Amino acid sequence: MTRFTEMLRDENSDDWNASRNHRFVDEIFRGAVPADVMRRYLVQDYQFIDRFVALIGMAIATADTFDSRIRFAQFAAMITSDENTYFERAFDALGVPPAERSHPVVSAPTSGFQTLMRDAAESGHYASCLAVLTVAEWLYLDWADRPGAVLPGDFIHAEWITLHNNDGFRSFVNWLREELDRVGEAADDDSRRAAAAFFRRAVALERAFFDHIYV
Ligand SMILES: Cc1ncc(C[n+]2csc(CCO)c2C)c(N)n1
Repeated sequence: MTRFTEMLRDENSDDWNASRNHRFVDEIFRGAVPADVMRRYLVQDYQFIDRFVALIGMAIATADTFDSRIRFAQFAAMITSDENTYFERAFDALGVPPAERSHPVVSAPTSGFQTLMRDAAESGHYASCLAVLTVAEWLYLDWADRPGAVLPGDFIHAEWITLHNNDGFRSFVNWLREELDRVGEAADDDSRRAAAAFFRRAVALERAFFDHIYV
């Protein structure tokens, strides 16, 4: 049987492939994202983390097993420590002032993501929370995982890649997919449809987010 997550990705292959093969991905592996583009990207991306952690909180609350709650709790601990310091060091290197780190003007795709994460959390459905989390993680592993690729010298580029292709991240994404497969296969049609709609919105927004940093 085709995996639920495989089916969801296939249903969204246009937006998925446009993201994984995006100009940004090509440029980051070459260490060639223009500084103003990288700066816009990181300033907007940093505005995700708050809602993202809240969404993980709802996944912890609605998960059906203790093992799943532990996985998400450990992941939340990781992103509120290691990942946060990358942003701070990158903002220091790019000269981003405090106000732009904490209260930038939020772009339409960023605000779309914030709404999406809020909607998924407020649905109170584990499968829908999982669908949004899975896109945010799996799509990033998918573009960042290029075995044998030489890393760029600049840490802003290199660490944004290694944050998303290290072994811990890879095994978390694999678990997340298995979890969404498991929950999706057990769910009724309405829950599957709801999760699929969240998956679709998330992939479309990932593409729009990459597109909008090039102005
Ligand atoms: C637009 C956009 N989409 C997905 C991610 C990936 N992502 C978001 S939070 C998180 C967990 C910790 O890394 C990951 C992988 C991103 N950064 N920006």
